[in-house]
Amino acid sequence: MSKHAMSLLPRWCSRIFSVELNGAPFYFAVKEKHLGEDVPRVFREVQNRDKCYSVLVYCSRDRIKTAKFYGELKDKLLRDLPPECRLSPMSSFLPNVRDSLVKGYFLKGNSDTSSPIERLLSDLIQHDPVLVCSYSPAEDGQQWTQHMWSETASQVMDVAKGYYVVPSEAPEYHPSALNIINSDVFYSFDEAYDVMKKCGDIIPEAKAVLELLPSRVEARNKPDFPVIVIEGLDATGKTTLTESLKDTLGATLLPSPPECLSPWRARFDQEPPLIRRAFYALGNYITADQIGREGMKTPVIVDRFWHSTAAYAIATAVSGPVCNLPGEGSEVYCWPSDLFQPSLVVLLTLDPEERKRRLRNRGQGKTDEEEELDHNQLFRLRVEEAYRRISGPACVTVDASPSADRVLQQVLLLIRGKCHL
Ligand SMILES: Nc1ncnc2c1ncn2[C@@H]1O[C@H](COP(=O)(O)OP(=O)(O)O)[C@@H](O)[C@H]1O
Ligand SMILES: Nc1ccn([C@@H]2O[C@H](COP(=O)(O)OP(=O)(O)O)[C@@H](O)[C@H]2O)c(=O)n1
Repeated sequence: MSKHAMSLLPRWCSRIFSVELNGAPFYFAVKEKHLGEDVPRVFREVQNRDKCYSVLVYCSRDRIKTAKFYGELKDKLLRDLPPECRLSPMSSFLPNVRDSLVKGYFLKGNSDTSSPIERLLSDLIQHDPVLVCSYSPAEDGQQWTQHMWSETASQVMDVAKGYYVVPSEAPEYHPSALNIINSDVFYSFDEAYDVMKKCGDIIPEAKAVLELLPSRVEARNKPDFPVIVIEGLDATGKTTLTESLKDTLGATLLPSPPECLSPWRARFDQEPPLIRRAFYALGNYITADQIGREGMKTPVIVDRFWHSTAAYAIATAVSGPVCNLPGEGSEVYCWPSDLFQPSLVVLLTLDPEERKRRLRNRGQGKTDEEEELDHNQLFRLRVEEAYRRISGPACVTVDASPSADRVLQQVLLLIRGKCHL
């Protein structure tokens, strides 16, 4: 048996497995004995001649390699599997144990596709850091069993008997929440820097990004002037408002990510979350450095900052309804202790229909994530709720549906109340 498999096995029966179908997680567990439990939902609709498989990716010490491999594995499976084979994201975790999440894919095939699928998986298990299991109906046809594949025989293991798959309760939080800290959201410059530095060997652009970073991140002297961050989903009116605030207050306007990172943004948007989020996190530190300088001369208005980085990352990491987000007050919503704290953060909110209307009128291209906001109402709700839960500083919500001038006046009132301008 592979040494990878050994490392997962000791707590095999404590693990929960989660398969994402149409954006919602379905859970099951494995047991040595069957006590008459139901067949888990993921297997209930599967026909008796169907066969299912899971491919879980081991987390090696090299997180960058694991993250890259997970993305590449999906491309490979989509390319090489028979088109009838259904592929769904899958994970396995120990409930409430941080960093216990192992990610992978769940495959559903039928008797016609099982040979090509099994050939592909046999090849994978021999060359890549994966744990493969197959699922088939037990002899009585009533239950389903899970068989772990051995690395050497590249076939279903005969030394270990199959485990029964049984339904499992949904855990308190979405399993991805267990791995958010320092994988999706970075809470210090050093953590994000470390990821970017390790990317240097495989992504040449990472070296260029490292060269743009401030040499020191310790808080400079507090800026003399107020620093106001404007947050909100795409097309809520941030650009319109930040331009007006700049003119009205004689302020300096800074975007995050900063302009110096623009040439590299599209490149990092293609990378897996670990790398992509480290890029945006570092962008905030560059902006913070600029704030430190400009804030000694004028008020500073910042178009997106840490709230955007964390809220989009958290909302993407978990799926399903808002209740799947880490609970209010969770440490995932904390502000990084080494990142500059603005005087005020304003969150612009807008009715979804009005936001769509504004998007149409503006008629620009959108990032995949912004595209997703349109199609996936749950994702939009998760981003908005994550924005609201971030603290230190928390954001003040402003309804962005009135005219641009009314919104400006409303925000000026807030600034004058809070920042003595
Ligand atoms: N208060 C407002 N009322 C009506 N339309 C607005 C308002 N604020 C902005 N817009 C329009 O909505 C679109 C999106 O605004 P923009 O400032 O570009 O948003 P963001 O920077 O948040 O993506 C633009 O076409 C802009 O002219
Ligand atoms: N400070 C920031 C700013 C943007 N972002 C990311 O950038 C995306 C939005 O940027 P954008 O340029 O499309 O936003 P708009 O200028 O269109 O409002 C979000 O999906 C975030 O993932 C971030 O992570 N941190």
